[in-house]
Amino acid sequence: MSTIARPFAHDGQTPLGRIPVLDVHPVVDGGARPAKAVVGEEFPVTATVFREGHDAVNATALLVAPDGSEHRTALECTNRGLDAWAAEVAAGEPGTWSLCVEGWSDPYATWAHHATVKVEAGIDVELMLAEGGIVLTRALEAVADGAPFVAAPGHPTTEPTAPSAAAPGSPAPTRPEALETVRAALTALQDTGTPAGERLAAATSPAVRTALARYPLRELVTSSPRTPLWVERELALAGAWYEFFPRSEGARQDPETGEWTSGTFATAAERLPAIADMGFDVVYLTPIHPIGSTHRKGPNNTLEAGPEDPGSPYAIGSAEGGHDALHPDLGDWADFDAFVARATELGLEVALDLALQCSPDHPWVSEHPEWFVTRADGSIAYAENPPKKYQDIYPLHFDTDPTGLAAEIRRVIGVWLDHGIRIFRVDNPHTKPVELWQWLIGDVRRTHPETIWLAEAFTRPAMMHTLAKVGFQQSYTYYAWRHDKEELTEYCRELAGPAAAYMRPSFWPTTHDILTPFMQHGGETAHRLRSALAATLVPTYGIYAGYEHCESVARPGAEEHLDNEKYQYVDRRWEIDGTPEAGDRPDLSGWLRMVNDFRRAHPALARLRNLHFHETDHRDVIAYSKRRTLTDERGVRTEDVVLVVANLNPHTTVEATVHLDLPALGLEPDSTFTVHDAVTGETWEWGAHQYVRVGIDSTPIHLAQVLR
Ligand SMILES: O=P(O)(O)O[C@H]1O[C@H](CO)[C@@H](O[C@H]2O[C@H](CO)[C@@H](O)[C@H](O)[C@H]2O)[C@H](O)[C@H]1O
Repeated sequence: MSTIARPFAHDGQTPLGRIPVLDVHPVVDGGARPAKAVVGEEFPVTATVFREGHDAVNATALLVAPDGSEHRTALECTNRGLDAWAAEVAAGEPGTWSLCVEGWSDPYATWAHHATVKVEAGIDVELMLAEGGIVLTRALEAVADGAPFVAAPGHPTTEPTAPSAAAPGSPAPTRPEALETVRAALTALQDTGTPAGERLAAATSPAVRTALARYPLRELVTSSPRTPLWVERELALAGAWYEFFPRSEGARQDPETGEWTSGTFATAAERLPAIADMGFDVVYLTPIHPIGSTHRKGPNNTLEAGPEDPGSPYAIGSAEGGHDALHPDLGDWADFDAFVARATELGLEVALDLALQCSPDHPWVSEHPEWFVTRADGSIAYAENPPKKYQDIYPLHFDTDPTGLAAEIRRVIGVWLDHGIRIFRVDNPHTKPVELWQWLIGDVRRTHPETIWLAEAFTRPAMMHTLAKVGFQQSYTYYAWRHDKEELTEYCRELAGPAAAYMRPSFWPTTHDILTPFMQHGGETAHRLRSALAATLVPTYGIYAGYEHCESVARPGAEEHLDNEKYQYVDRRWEIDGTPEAGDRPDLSGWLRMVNDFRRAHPALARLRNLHFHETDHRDVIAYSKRRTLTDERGVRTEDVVLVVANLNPHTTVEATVHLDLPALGLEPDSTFTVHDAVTGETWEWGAHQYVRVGIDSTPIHLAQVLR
């Protein structure tokens, strides 16, 4: 909307305003849903901005903070022919912000351009200089009263912005300095004793342009609609996750009787130091609630459980309670709280599984039959996620009593929030109504905005994207099934492209449900490769316990682990790792520590939108980089640049030439540069067309820092 009232009728159209501002990004579903960023995350704002005639137009990104404060960043015209404008911006605190782009008429730039042309040609010289006096007098008022523009992240405050271009590299002037500069220019301009050329030069000097880039004189300001932007904590975008089944951690089998004793929160807590030591940020627990006995599953997904079989933890609910209760074998609330406290002490956050489904023994089944669909014969159909069948659980039906059920789910979430849980991994959210998630996440966000929701929605793109748009901070992805260079490149480009405005991918090489043939047959090399790729292609990745040991034997006919701990206890005997007793059992804990250390040392890896692929001449060799500019408290800027080169074939060593896009690494074309590889610990001199040898007889991947 224009700041001045326009008298024009619109015949049902939305008024355009005085200066057209179109195609603004990031805007999600026309502004109906929020774009997302984490605190300090650099993201591009782009728009098409133009005007009639030949006067100068300019554009500004406006971010409005939750407290109403306004933060403006100059957009730069990136393609004059297409009237395309862009800037990198960042928001400084968590909360709901809004975003818009302002297009405006730039009288100083208009005058400076016309005056330069005419004075040089000797046309209307005094008239042009007199008009310059009027413009600079008005500009003085703007400098005195206007809010300063902020620096775009990674750019000096005075980055050129056409047409009121500031002098490149000049320091950002304070308001008194800018006032002094413009005042002096005005005095010089009006000094009729000086040659016209000098008067003009004084009024169009780099210093004046710099001052007016920071405190611009703006007219006909026209704003695009304000659209929402959720600014969230860093972990919403970047983190390393470790999944385990608490009951397996510390589970022991009696060698005499074969009977198992369940692990507990206390024994599971004993595993936490090792997880923290490997550098993970989040420990994700599969469900910890009472498990039903009706239709309980036995080992390897069999439909008959023995009396000692613990059942799938996803078959939630028994006489001992449902989603707000703890499995008694694991301990009581004091034990759970102690587990969370220990994790916190070690710098780990606990993520809880939220699986909205019920064992036939769940209290909701008898207390709220209306929350389930009863068939003609009086039975309730079991749940499915075709082709998978979950004979031990009933799905919830959300349409008979939607508000009652939603209120109960909200109450359950409140129980976990009260016990310190701020991350939920949501099981199969795509089998529940999207509007439920939109309401639930929004409602929780009002009181606990730091809460993070990860959608386990391995489904079609429309649903995955919509879940992200309505609030899920993170989404599982198809990464586990993307192995070739082409498919990985295409998929990651898609994830790091416009969708990054609302959907944040989480990459998992395996999970308790997923063990692809690639991982079954790729051995230790595949495990090293796929964890390092996951950890560096996107900011959030995770592994499932046992990855350290390269557990990869599949149940015949299934793409998941044999003797899966979904149905039985697994004692991994962590205590023998590193001892002769472990024999030749792989131990990737050191590898994962190295990978996570590399992530922590390189903030460029904590960003998604900065992913850049480079050409290679081998079908199995992939190369990509991430680059990020960081500014410390003193305003000193540094660049973090990471380059990854990997052989995607875990069965052979290959040689290739990598054709590096040096400007994307912040380097001059054809320059040579130093890289330090975290995997080998070696340092090399590399160039634009670099020979590499990667594979099973050395390392499948180089994780390199690009040094200036
Ligand atoms: O359906 P997905 O493949 O996305 O897997 C998730 O949801 C499943 C249902 O909750 C869950 O499946 C496991 O629990 C079921 C209920 O107890 C059981 O019938 C299945 O055999 C078992 O795999 C899966 O673990 C979860 O990640």
